[in-house]
Amino acid sequence: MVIHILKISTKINFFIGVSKKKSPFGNFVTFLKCFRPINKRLHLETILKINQLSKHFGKNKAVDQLSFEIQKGHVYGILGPNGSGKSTTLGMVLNVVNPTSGTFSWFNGNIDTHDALKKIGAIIEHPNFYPSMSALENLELVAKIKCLNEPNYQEKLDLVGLWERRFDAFRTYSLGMKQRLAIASALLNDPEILILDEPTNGLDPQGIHQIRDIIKKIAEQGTTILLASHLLDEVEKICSHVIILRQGKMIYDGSVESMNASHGFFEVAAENKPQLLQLLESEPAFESVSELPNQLYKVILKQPMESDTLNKMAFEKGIVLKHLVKRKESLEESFLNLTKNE
Ligand SMILES: Nc1ncnc2c1ncn2[C@@H]1O[C@H](COP(=O)(O)OP(=O)(O)OP(=O)(O)O)[C@@H](O)[C@H]1O
Repeated sequence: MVIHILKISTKINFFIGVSKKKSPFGNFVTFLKCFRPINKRLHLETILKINQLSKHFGKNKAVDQLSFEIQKGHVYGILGPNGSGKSTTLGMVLNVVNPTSGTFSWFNGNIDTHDALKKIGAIIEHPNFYPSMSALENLELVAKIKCLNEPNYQEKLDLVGLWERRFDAFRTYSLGMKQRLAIASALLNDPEILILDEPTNGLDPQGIHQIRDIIKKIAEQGTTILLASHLLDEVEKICSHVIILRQGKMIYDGSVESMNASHGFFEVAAENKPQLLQLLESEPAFESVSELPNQLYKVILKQPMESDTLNKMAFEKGIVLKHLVKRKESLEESFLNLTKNE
């Protein structure tokens, strides 16, 4: 099954210690049919469509009626705290976890999942290769298993900054280098979509920075990316779209930008509080008014408005404002509000 190839790191990990001459991949390879080259001329718009997908582990609804679409050329983040169902979702669409109910289809449903998986690069396990073999030898082995016809090793290793280190044994690599090699490996078949589960987990700040830069470069080259992360900061820096999960349920699906596309809020105060409150409550541009400490009112906007407009409005009603500030929630505040309210 193709997923065995996508999860090569796990397989290799499993077979560590087996002599190279009698590689367990020998038999494995002979049972595999060679992949047909990817048809680069196909410009499929919907890469993945998930419809009411659920996975229950006993009473635990790990993923609960999840529906979303992945469009070609974008970078999607599945964001959620630990245990919110991110890995289970990725596992289902990669055919390693059986859904309890619901459906998903790859590439507009024009091809079955088995064929679709040949057009996907995925890293959903810790990177692991044969420790005594070099990066290049490991990639050559992956290419052999995937029946790839002369992949451009230099291009992939250059992209992840490992070409200079290509002859070094895998066991001498740092965690960040191992993760970068795994990305190069997942890219060998020039996938339409690259799927990454917590790609920067366990890395130091420099390693995190390198991986994020690489992901951005891959996206710039037109590869669609779907990554799971529990880091808001990561999703904000890399992704154009975000699907937020909480306890298996989707609580937001949209662009990262519009996550905090609120029009902001005013903090306002006047000596004549009742008169000010009357004005604020009667103005249709305001969504809600609440009282803060220090005699302040917080006024959430439902349409754009600048401070000078509110100032003028108050002045025309004979109200003199002694405090007026316009603020906007940070993405983090929007995220916390989203997860809190649900
Ligand atoms: N094989 C399993 N058997 C039983 N429960 C499972 C299994 N796999 C996952 N779960 C449960 O499903 C829920 C979702 O887990 P999942 O790993 O998908 O979350 P996640 O968002 O990826 O978390 P993390 O960021 O920690 O990886 C959790 O409550 C987890 O304990």
